[in-house]
Amino acid sequence: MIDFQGIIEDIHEDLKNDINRGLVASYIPELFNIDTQNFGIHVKHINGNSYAVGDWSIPFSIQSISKALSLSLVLPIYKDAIWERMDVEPSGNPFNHLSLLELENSIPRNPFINAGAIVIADMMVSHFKNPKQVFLDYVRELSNDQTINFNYNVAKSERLTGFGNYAAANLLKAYNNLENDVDEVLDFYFHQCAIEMTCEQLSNAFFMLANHGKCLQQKERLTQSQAKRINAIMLTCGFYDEAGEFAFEVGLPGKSGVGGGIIALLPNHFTITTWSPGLNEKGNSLIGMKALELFTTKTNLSIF
Ligand SMILES: NC(=O)CC[C@H](N)C(=O)O
Repeated sequence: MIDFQGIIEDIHEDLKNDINRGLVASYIPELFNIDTQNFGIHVKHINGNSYAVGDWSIPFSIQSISKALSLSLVLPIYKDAIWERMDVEPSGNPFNHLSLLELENSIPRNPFINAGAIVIADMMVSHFKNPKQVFLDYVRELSNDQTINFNYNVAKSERLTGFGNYAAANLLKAYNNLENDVDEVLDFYFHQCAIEMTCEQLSNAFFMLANHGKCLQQKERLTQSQAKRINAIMLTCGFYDEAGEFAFEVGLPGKSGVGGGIIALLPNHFTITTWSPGLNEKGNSLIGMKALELFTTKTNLSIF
């Protein structure tokens, strides 16, 4: 039996005083004041056991991690129709890049770059009367925790400064890949990114992707095949132009966010969430990536 608790404690000890912590995402003003010393790890084992160390119980902005959850919500509704409006190829570009969008007739490369996530947000707005509440309820149910909420200041901060996302949404609209109003879709998108969760809540919410589609309460949320597909997209596209590096270093499907969180998982084994707000130049948590590399090396558990 692997000593998960001992391993994550060793990793935390090794990295907690690392002076090279990266920079917080200053392009969203509300995220700028988060202390880069925060560092937490939480592991949820498939057998129900939990292991945690450091700042695992402090809520943080999940940002782009939400893109995997919105895809999980929409996939059972829209099924293969999703792939008529976006692709499943790694973009090799930063998450907010726009050039490929114009070159490729406004078909985003994948659901995890901003343009793709905005198309998913458009599907949410088309399908639900109150998409924000539906999404929040979904995340609360998956995590089995009703305390999860939006940080309205973060959502507002992005609405006031998210010019790149407005550009992406307008481009999508110009090429007929957005059904709804740009403002309405982005209002939903900024809120989904502005949900705050702890490492524990994220490990629990993503449990279904390690458990062939069945959530913590063993209810089927996704078919086995849908869970497989989302994991595949997380592996190939979850870290934008650093997806290759993440597969190389860590070897797990995962998803990062500019709030400094990373969720990764090994089907049939565990989900793991790390939080350290300092980012590398690709917008992924610097210490989080190091911690996950050490975790899969020390446990010998990865998909490869
Ligand atoms: N990579 C991220 O976490 C980016 C999400 C952020 N809300 C944005 O749209 O820019």
